[in-house]
Amino acid sequence: MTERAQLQQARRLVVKIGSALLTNDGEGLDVPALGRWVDQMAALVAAGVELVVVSSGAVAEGMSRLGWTRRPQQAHELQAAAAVGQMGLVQTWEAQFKRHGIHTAQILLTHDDLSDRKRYLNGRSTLRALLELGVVPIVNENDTVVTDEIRFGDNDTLGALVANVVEADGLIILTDQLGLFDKDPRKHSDATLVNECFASNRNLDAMAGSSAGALGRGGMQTKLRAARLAARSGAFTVIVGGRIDNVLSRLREREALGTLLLPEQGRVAARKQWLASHLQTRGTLVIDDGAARVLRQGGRSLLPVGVTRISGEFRRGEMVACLDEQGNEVARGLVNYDAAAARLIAGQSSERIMELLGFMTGEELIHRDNMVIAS
Ligand SMILES: Nc1ncnc2c1ncn2[C@@H]1O[C@H](COP(=O)(O)OP(=O)(O)O)[C@@H](O)[C@H]1O
Ligand SMILES: N[C@@H](CCC(=O)OP(=O)(O)O)C(=O)O
Repeated sequence: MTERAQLQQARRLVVKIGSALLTNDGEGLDVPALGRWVDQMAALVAAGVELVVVSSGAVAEGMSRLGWTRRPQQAHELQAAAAVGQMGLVQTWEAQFKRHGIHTAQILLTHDDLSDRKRYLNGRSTLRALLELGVVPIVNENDTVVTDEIRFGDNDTLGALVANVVEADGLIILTDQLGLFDKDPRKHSDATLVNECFASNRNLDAMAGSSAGALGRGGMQTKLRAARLAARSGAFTVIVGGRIDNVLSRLREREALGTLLLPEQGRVAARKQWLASHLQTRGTLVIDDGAARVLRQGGRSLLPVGVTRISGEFRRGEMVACLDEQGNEVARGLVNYDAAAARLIAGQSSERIMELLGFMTGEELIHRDNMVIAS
């Protein structure tokens, strides 16, 4: 199997599209191009792929709508432009996906939303719910409220973080160059395209320039950083020219377009390693023999009904250990309820969670995706 087959097998993808591409180098939204990407995305959705779009272009589209020819320096002007442009962005995405009978949803995120554990989990639940409903979330940074300290700074990083959050198989970054070259192709006519590489390869650092186009912010350096971030959760990244005819469909058909940056380890292994490396637990759940048996078999979530005792004061999203009646560790994972709520639902059927708590953030205490079984 060539590595390109990963694109054909991917079930969940994040597609990030940069400002220059989306706005025809600042001429205003390139609706026909956007329509063509949507046609290809709709085909992917029809083939069972779950898609998240990370769309830049709010500032560029806002500038165009306001008749500004130069990118403003002042934060409040940039933020005003983003607020105007975001309207155009989501309207256009919505209208294009509507042609295919696909719903879209607007998600605006700040760094705080993903670094705070509770908000991260809530954001993740919302994104997952949307994907399960067959909706295509359209994500951008919440430019109007971010301050310099909390900005992702560029949507490449945002794309990678979203890929981590939804546990995507891959991140596709559509940009104005054919891919990552061994040097900036805008400055060197002899630059050659990198076809495939491990994202962690240090030789790439010297190739990727930090300078972006007039409209974008990141350049190739942030795209490379994004690929490394995505690789942490086992996702591959493709950096590829968004103007290439049928680019998404052809990538799906394993055509060797753009630059494929690979993680060193697969998605499940990466996640398990991440969980296993979090040694500190905030509490323990003692589970009955039946629950211990199914968890040890693997691939199952922990439901409240299997929990007999709870100790420690933990918050939703923190790591807890699951012990059997003899005190042996069976698994550890990120818990869906804080300690007080967990005590109220322990030993109860999941159907009673709503009645007992007045809210529900999942029918399981620990979802199988957030759990590692003790070896
Ligand atoms: N090694 C490289 N290969 C390709 N492009 C590079 C490289 N180094 C720097 N660049 C620059 O990065 C730009 C793309 O980044 P950016 O303008 O941020 O795009 P986007 O809006 O798609 O995020 C290219 O137009 C190119 O000039
Ligand atoms: N949130 C900003 C994104 C800025 C940005 O990262 O742009 P790009 O480098 O073109 O992806 C906007 O919508 O204008």
